[in-house]
Parts: sequence; structure tokens; C-alpha cells
Amino acid sequence: MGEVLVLNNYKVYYRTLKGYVKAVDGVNLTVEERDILGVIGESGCGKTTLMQSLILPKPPMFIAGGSARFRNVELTKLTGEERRKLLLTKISVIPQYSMNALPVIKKIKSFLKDLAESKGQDPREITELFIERAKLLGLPRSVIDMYPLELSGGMKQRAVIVLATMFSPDLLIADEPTSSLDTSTQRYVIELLWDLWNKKIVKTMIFVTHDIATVRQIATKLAIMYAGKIVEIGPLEEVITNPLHPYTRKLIGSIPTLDINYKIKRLTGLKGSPPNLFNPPKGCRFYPRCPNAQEICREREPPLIDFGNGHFVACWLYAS
Ligand SMILES: Nc1ncnc2c1ncn2[C@@H]1O[C@H](COP(=O)(O)OP(=O)(O)OP(=O)(O)O)[C@@H](O)[C@H]1O
Repeated sequence: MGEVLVLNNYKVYYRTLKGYVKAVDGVNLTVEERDILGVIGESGCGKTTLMQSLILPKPPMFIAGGSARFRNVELTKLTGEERRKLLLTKISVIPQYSMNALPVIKKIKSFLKDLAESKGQDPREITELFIERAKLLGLPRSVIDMYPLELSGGMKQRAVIVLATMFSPDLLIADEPTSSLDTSTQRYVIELLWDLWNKKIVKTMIFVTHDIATVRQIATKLAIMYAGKIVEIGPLEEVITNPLHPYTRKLIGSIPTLDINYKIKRLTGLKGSPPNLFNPPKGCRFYPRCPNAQEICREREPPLIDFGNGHFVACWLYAS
């Protein structure tokens, strides 16, 4: 199993008139081949910023430090043009609000032609491949003669999934791909993504969501994000059945049953709210809300502690 993505003290900020928003601030994580890494956390914790920065950071977003190695390529050193070359073939994305990701003024056919040309491929072959993959996802051939506006929400979502996975990317980033769908379409999309992964059309995936039940259906690994940092990461069932970080415990413990759709927007049953990312606390960012806080938590940032079997937690409770 090779490493697909390794983030080391990776930082992504926004430049604003009031100062820097430290949206991703020292993230360490490794995604290995065939992983489906679920990333969960409350609204505003930096999930989309992290994913967008791996695709193509655009101002006011900028990489503020650390490294992001994709295979043998250091992403932080690439120009926008070099990054665009990786898109779809190496790294691909199903963006948040992907319903609006298709150009409205072009028929799918014409969009595919432009896409094939931009990747130096034969438009006919690409169109045939699209039709074949679209069929797998239950879309009729006639879709290529339609404008995105003519497709229903579910059809658009599937068309975006076909496009995002057409070139069998090394890494697929799915950023809340089901958030705007009804429950039955959500389940269908998850099954499709899993099927594409199972067929090795998608080799490795990062799946961002608010929804623990969804992540449990698809992920092999789970990362918990809080205020710009990964506070815990490990094999999915291990993190769910043996959560170590007080925040993860609250998150998992606040779910009435894992079988129902449960979306984490703001965590209830926990005092306070996530810190302002302009000026986060200097020690552990969870310290002001943590039921187990100690003096050291206010002063020093906790290191990522290795619990073995790929399970890591950033919390002073476990430092010996
Ligand atoms: N263009 C921007 N300029 C300044 N700050 C921004 C910008 N976009 C996002 N932010 C801030 O960055 C932080 C992280 O936002 P981000 O959208 O990455 O969080 P998220 O976890 O994906 O939230 P959600 O689940 O609601 O999509 C938030 O504090 C947000 O207000």
C-alpha cells in the first residue's frame, strides 16, 4: 500500500482586511492507497478549505505553511497551471453544491468535447466512455444531448460523479456530495461511490460530511476536525467504538442512534462555540469547551499521540 497524500503541518489561511483566518492550521494526516477517509466536523471547522486547497487554492485563500505531498509531487510548490493538469486524471473532486458545477450554456456533449481536448484525448472516445459510465449510474445515453438545466437534481449529481471519476483519478475528493439531496438519492449516491471504489475506477477517496451515519456507510478511516485541526484519526470502527478525544466523544455520544441520518452542524450539549479562527486559543483549541481540560491545555498545543494501528489523537490526556 503506497501513500497517496501526506500532509505535514499543513496550513491554509484567508487574507482579509481584519487579518488572517487560520482555517486550516497545522494539519497532519496520511491517506493511503484504497483508503476511504471520512472527514467530519462542525460547520466552519475548515473541511472545505482543506479540500479546496488541495485542488486549487484561490485568493483570498493561500497556503500559509507546511507540506502537502501527493504521490511524489509537492502540491504547495505547483503553479495554478500545473495543478490544473493534475485535475480529473490524478486528483478529482465532487464539489460541495456540485449541482451547479456544470456549465449551463453547453450541452453535455459539447462540454465533453472541450474536456477531451484539454486533456489531449480523443473526444469520441471520451464521449463513449462517458456514456458507458453514465449507464452504470443509471443515466440514459440521451443525457449527452441535454443542457445541464434539463437534468433533474439527481441526474445532475450523477453526471458530475461520472465526470469526476471518468479518468479513474488516483484520489477523489467528495466534499459533502449528498448534502443537497433527498434521503433516498443520498443513499443511492453513496452506493454509487462505493461501487466505483470497489470496481477500482476510484482508487482512493476523501469523503467530507456532516453526517456520521453516511460516513459509517462508506469510510474505512475517520478523521475528526475541530477549529482548523485534525484532533483524532484512525480506522473507522476503532474511532467510533473507542473515541479518545473529548471532542470525538461528545460528537459520537451526541448521536441518538448511528442508523439514522444525523447531521452535525453545531454540536449541542456542549458549552460555548468553536473559537474564532482569526485569533484561536494558543494551547489546545478545544480547551475552552473541554470537560477534561487541564492547565497545560491552555498553554501548549497537544502533540499527535500514536495509539497504534493507525489511531492518533491530539490530546494532553494521553501524554505520558
Ligand atoms: N473566502 C473566505 N474569506 C475569509 N474566510 C473564509 C472564507 N471562506 C471560508 N472562510 C472561513 O474559513 C473557516 C473554515 O470554513 P470552511 O468553509 O472551510 O468550513 P467547513 O468545515 O467546510 O464548513 P461547512 O461544513 O459549513 O461547509 C470559517 O471560519 C469560514 O468563515
